[in-house]
Parts: sequence; structure tokens; C-alpha cells
Amino acid sequence: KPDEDSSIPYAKYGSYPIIGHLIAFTRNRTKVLLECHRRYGACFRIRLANQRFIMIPSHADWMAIVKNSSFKFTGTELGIEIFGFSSVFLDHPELDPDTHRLYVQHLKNRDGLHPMVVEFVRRMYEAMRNEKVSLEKNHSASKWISTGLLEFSHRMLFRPSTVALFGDIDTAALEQHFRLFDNKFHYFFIPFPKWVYSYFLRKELNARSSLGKSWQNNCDPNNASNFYRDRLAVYESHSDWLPKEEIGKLVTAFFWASLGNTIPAVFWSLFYILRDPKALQHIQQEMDVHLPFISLDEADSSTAYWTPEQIDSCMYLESAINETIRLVGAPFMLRKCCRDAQTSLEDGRQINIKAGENLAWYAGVSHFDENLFPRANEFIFDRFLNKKAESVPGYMPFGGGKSICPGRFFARYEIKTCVAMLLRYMEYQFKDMKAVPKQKLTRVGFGIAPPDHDVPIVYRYRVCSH
Ligand code: HEM
Repeated sequence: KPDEDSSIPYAKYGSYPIIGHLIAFTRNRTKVLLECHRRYGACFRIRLANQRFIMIPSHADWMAIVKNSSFKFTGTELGIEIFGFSSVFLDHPELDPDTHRLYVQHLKNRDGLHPMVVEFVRRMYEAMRNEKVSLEKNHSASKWISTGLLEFSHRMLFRPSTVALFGDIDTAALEQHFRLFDNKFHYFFIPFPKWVYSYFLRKELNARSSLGKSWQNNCDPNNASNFYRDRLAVYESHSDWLPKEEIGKLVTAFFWASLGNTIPAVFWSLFYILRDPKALQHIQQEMDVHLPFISLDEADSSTAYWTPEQIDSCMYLESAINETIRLVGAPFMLRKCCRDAQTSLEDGRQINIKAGENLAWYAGVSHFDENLFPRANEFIFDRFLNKKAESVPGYMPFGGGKSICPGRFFARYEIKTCVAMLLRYMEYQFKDMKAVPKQKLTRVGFGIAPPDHDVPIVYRYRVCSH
């Protein structure tokens, strides 16, 4: 376009007329962006059908953009596209600071998070004990159970996480709708005309609206987290303009955010850790020191389960999970320029951005930068040992700036608990140790993509958990 900054080149690599980089992106977006970064340097343009983006590959340059108030995070607009929010939210920006205050109070704060983690661990024990007891009743406790590692991760996380956050609700009813919507989630990012959704994604649209309705019907569940209660109270305080139907959509968005990336993160963490004998040895050793032995058979309401502090002490486990998330966590981060602006790049250039232009950063480029992460393609379980992942340059699987994922601390506790519980209470075998799945390509860029196919495993509960 004539008034755009001509010093920002259009990346010809992988581009076709009209659709731009869409096909190359569908095939392998990490490869395209790494190659464009190599050819065009610190700033270039790409096009995905009718959407155009200025890519900023360096995380240091991106951090300058995130701090610049001319570039806005368009969360509400994304919510309209993905979760069908009404445009009424655009006229009520006051909901945003209220929501972020609750994130700080409950999710980003050690004291606020504590009861939710404790509840999650308790629910996890409960789920495992129930499964073990029912297997024993059927006299099949010693039999190996065949499943897929992704399915296993889903089952491990779904109920304990949902009830820890939202209280005693019928998770089975939500589960089918979640699976349907989640499976096609990525299509809702593409601004197709409305008829495309109603025609091709009708089941998913129905699943999304069923989720919204079930939150409306479950507006005060027992044992909900303080976070959820306070959140509902905030919505209530805006009831003069916020209808119940929209509240259902807001909760659906949070519900998806709490699971959509965490289930694949559990899968990949188990996948990498369980297949790395050295990682396993270190993690088992620290678990023996820090996580007390609680028999699944004896656990009851008076049991003192693993505490967040005990889980915090498992440093190798923390490092291995951070490393897993480096390898598979590759969100696109977006900002919209709201007034003509300038920004300086690390290479000394100044670029001009016009109001309305979109900027994007992609974690996959930094996470595989050999200068930042030597032997970047390898899983090095102790890479993050004694490091605060948050301050490692270029490490941004949870985004950055104001819109950074508020659930990242809770997610880490969840993943650590899942891995530790499996190691403590189960025996497992991979059917094929050599098979390495790829990430589901259409999902890459939205956080953590699940594998393109499930990995067969067998498992059974240990006879004696002491
Ligand atoms: C490993 C698991 C997870 C990953 C990789 C992840 C990643 C992300 C990313 C990349 C974003 C967007 C950041 C941006 O655009 O700057 C995000 C946003 C968000 N995440 Fe997570 N997330 C995870 C788990 C969770 C959990 C467990 C929760 C809730 C308990 C959660 C709640 C949210 C919410 C509410 C937002 C939107 C924040 C806003 O509106 O500003 N996430 N997450």
C-alpha cells in the first residue's frame, strides 16, 4: 500500500498471489518464519489471505512494542471472533481492569493461588483413587490398560482442573462439547464469512453455545474457587449492561483457556520426560525427597496431600516442564496499531507503523534460536535448572506484556502434579519407543498444539504405592 513504510519488505518466500503465505503457513509456519527471518532480518511483512501482518521476530524488539501504548492488544475483538462475544464489550472497556485485578489477586499471586492448587491436587488424588478402586472391583487391577497418551492426559487433567476452578459441576456434560469445539478451535481465528461457520462448523458452533448455556445453568456451584466466585460477582456488578448469555460466553472463553493448552502441555511433558532416562532418574530422586508417600488406598478427607511448597521443591521437574514448553509452546502474539507510530529496532532502524496495521511476534522463532537456546532442537531436561523461566530472554510460551497468560503459574502446578502422580502411582509402557508425533500443524501458533496423532501406551496402577 502506498502510504506504508517501504523499508519493511514483503516476504516473497512462500508467498502466492491473493492468498499470500496461507499455504506455506498451513504446512509449516515455524519453518516459513525462521526462513523469512533469515532472509529479511528484523522486520518483514506477511499476508494470510485478507490479513496482513508486520512480523517482528526479535523478542527484544517485541518487548518494546508491547510497552508502547500505540500498539493495542485486541482481546475483545478476538473474543468476538472465537467465542462469539457480542460487540457490547467494545463499548464497556471497564470490564477489562476488573478482570485483570482478579487475575492478579487469584492467579498471579502465591497466596491467591494456594487454595486452588491444594484443591486441584486433592481432586487429582480422588480421581486416581476412584479409578483404582473401580479396577479392583472388576478384578482387573493387575491388567494393563491400553490408551493413547493424549487421551490419558486429557482424562487426567479435565475433571480435577475443572472442579478446582469452577466447583462441583457435571464435567461429563461439558466434556463432549469441549472436545468438539477444541478440535476445530483454530478455525475460529480465521475471519471467514458467517455462512462458512454455519455451514461447515455447525456442530462446533452448537457445542460452543451449549457450553455457554451450561455455565448459565450452573451459576453458583458448590466448592467453586474464590477466583470464580469473585469473577461472577464482578459480572453481576455490571448486570445493567451485561446479559447472562454474554456471561456464559465469557466463562466459556476462560474455561477453554484453562484447558486448551494445558492438556497438550501435559501430553508433551509426559512424552519427553518419560522417554528420557536421565530426566526420569533426577525427577524420581527429588520426588522421593520432597513429595511424601501417600497411599492411594488410604487417602481420605483428613489426608494432607502434596502442598504447593512441596511441589515447588521439585526443581528438575520444573526445568523439564519449562523445556518441554519451550519446544512446543509457540504462540503468535498480536498487536494492532491504534495511531500512527514509530518504533526503534535492535538493528538501529526506525520503522513507521500506520494506524490499523497489525504487528505479530512468534515464539517459535525465539525458542529455536541457537544463540538463545544452544542445541535448540534437543530436549535438555535441566536447561532451566535454577533459572527463573520468566526472565530467560526469548522464552515466552505464555505471551508477554499486559496480555501474558494469567494462568501460567496454575498450569505449571497442574502439569507437575500430573507427571508426579503418574510416576508415583502407575507403571506404564510405550507401545513404540521410536515413534515421535509431530504437532498438529493447523493448531501451531495458538499456544501449545496437540500431537497430530495419539501415542499408544499401556498403564496400570502399582500394587503397592509405598
Ligand atoms: C501450558 C498451559 C498454557 C499455555 C501455554 C497458555 C498460553 C497462553 C497464551 C499464549 C495466551 C495469550 C497471551 C498473549 O496474547 O499475550 C494466554 C492467555 C490466557 N490464558 Fe493461558 N495458557 C496456559 C494455561 C492457562 C490456564 C491453566 C489458565 C487458567 C487457569 C489460562 C488462562 C488464560 C487467560 C484467561 C488468558 C487471556 C488473558 C487476557 O485476556 O489478557 N491459561 N494463555
